[in-house]
Amino acid sequence: MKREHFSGDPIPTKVRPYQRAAVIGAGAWGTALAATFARAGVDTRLWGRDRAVVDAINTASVNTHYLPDIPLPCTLVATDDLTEALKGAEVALIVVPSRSLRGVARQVAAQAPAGMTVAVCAKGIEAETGLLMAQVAREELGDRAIGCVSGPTFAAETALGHPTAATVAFPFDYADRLNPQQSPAVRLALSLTTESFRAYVSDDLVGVEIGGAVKNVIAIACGMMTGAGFAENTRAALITRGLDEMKALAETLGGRRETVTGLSGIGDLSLTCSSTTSRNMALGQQLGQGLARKACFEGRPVVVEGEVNARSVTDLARRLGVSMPICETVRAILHDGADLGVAFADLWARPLEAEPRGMDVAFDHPASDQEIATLAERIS
Ligand SMILES: NC(=O)C1=CN([C@@H]2O[C@H](COP(=O)(O)OP(=O)(O)OC[C@H]3O[C@@H](n4cnc5c(N)ncnc54)[C@H](OP(=O)(O)O)[C@@H]3O)[C@@H](O)[C@H]2O)C=CC1
Ligand SMILES: O=C(CO)COP(=O)(O)O
Repeated sequence: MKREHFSGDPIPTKVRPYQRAAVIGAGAWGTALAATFARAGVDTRLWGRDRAVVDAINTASVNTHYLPDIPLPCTLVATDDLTEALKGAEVALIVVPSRSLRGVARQVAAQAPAGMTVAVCAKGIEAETGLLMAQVAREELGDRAIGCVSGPTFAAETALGHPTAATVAFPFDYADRLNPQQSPAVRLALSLTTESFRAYVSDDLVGVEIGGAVKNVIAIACGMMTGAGFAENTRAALITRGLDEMKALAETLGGRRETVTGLSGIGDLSLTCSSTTSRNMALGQQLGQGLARKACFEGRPVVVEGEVNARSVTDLARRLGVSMPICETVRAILHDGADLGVAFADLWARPLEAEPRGMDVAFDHPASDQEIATLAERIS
């Protein structure tokens, strides 16, 4: 398929896009990314373990389970054979939930062509190790270019061709700095570029990945307070203070502050905290309305990354001495049996602090226990 060029794109024309890609994971986001590659003219194999999904993509160009009614490019080929998916691939995107990433990366490692670039697209932190997704992939896939794709991207909208932007992040080594046109980040960004999908390049892999992991936890908090009947003031406060938590964790791990203000940080945080299209926001909202966890999503199994990651994010933050009170509140409610109303009332009644962090002031909140209990009642 002919590759089109897009005016105004500052990526130098000398860049050689990838010719052959594998997308590992045929859920909503894997399918949307595979469709994006295919639309950009990249020869793409989408691997899924569910034979019915694979057959539907190959025969009817639709992922009946994860993106029903959204037409996919007819050039997109799906397979349930991992060897076939990876054969000749210059780049692979791994797009499975964070808790499955290590196992899938291990399977990929056994068959990956030498020199194949890998980008992880799961958003989270591994529970057992506290590692970011690209760090997990590195442990399994060894010495090759490993990065991520992240940003404010609801899969269905991307698959429908709505204008979407995301960040492609890889660490830039010496060779990449000398010749950025040949860097994996730039090549992958160009390979994903279509008239509606716009990719930005970053060398701050840690900063980008922390954004994706933390925003899901904050979205659960926003959903909880929305479900409990509160509105825009509360949501804006949670988004803004959530961004502060994201920034503190990213900077402590060596990420950059500016990255947090980009697509993978505030971009994804604001998207996910604004709509119940987000599974994280939707879970929070149902819990805030008083539903039991097992009744949420009408009992269907749904990937809600912020749920497991409330624990892994706060475990990591505690280890590093980073204060993340909103994430701690979500963790307490989801994992430690805290009452939702009491936990949020306690969050609001913490000692007052300075903004931004760093000024050495903290002073007691003047509310009485009775006043805090009254707020807790209102939230519940
Ligand atoms: N959906 C979105 O809008 C976006 C999602 N993401 C991130 O992408 C990741 C995946 O999410 P998403 O695609 O939405 O999830 P979905 O629930 O839509 O799909 C998950 C996919 O992963 C597969 N899978 C799960 N575990 C394994 C395993 N052990 N081995 C092989 N395949 C497995 C599932 O297969 P099966 O169907 O057989 O269970 C399914 O195809 C998450 O980290 C999410 O945060 C990022 C940006 C946007
Ligand atoms: O990461 C996403 C959008 O960028 C998808 O969000 P949810 O997982 O909450 O649906």
